[in-house]
Amino acid sequence: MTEIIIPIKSLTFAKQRLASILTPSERAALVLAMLEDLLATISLLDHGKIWIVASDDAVFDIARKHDACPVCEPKATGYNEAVLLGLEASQARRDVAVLPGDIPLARVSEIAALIAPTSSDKPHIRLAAARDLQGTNGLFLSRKDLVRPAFGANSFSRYRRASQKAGVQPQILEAPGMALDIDIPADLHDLAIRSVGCSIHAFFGMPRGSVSSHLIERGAA
Ligand SMILES: Nc1nc2c(ncn2[C@@H]2O[C@H](COP(=O)(O)OP(=O)(O)OP(=O)(O)O)[C@@H](O)[C@H]2O)c(=O)[nH]1
Ligand SMILES: O=C(O)[C@H](O)COP(=O)(O)O
Repeated sequence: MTEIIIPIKSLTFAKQRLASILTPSERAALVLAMLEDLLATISLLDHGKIWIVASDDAVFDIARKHDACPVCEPKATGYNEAVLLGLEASQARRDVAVLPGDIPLARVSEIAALIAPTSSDKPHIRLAAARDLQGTNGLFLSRKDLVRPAFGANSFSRYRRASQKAGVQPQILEAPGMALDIDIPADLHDLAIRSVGCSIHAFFGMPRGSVSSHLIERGAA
C-alpha cells in the first residue's frame, strides 16, 4: 500500500503569506486544523504508513492520534529537504505519495486516485496541480527515486518535465478539492465559504454567514 509523506513547517514560521490577516497563534491553529482535516480524510482510505515531517509537539500529537509516524526535522531546511527526510524514513521501495498539509478540502476520491497502488513494474507518476496550475498539491511515484523532490514556485511544470526526462508520461489528476492550497488571504476566504462541517470551519469560530464578512474586514477579499 502506498506510503504518504506530509511535511509541516515549524509552527513559528508557518503561513507567512497570511501574516497580514492572521496572528502567529491563528496561523499555527490554522495549520493544525488543516492537518486534522487532511488526516481524517486519509483515514477513510487504505494506505501504507503516513510520515509527518515536522518539528512541533503539537503536530506530532495530531500525527499520533491518526496513527501517523513522526519524523523529527532537526532544523527547518525547506519543503524539499523535509520531503527527502520523509522518503528516507519510509521503508517503501515503491508507491509513495507526497501531500502538503494545506489542502483541507481534498476529497476522499481525489486522494484515493492519487495513492492507488500500482500493480506492474512499469514506472508511474501522478500529479495533482494547484488551481493556479503552477504549484503541485499531490505527487505519486511508483518508485521513490523516479524524480527528486522539486517543490517550490512553478513546480507543476518542473515535475512534468522531470517525469518526461525519466521516461514517464505523468498522469495528471483532475482534483478540484486538492487544488485549493491555502497560501494567501483570498485562498482563506474561499476556504471559509467552502468548509462547513470541517475542523477548519470551527477554526474560524463563527457561523457560516459571518465568516465571509469577518475575513473581508481583515482584507482577505
Ligand atoms: N517540514 C517542513 N515542511 C515545510 C517546510 N516548508 C514548507 N513546508 C510544508 O510544505 C507544504 C507547502 O508549504 P508552502 O505552501 O510552500 O509554504 P508554507 O510554509 O505553508 O507557507 P508560507 O510561509 O506562506 O510560504 C506545507 O505543508 C508546509 O508546512 C519546511 O521547511 N519543513
Ligand atoms: O506547490 C509547490 O511546489 C509549493 O507548494 C509552492 O507552491 P505554493 O506557493 O503554491 O505553495
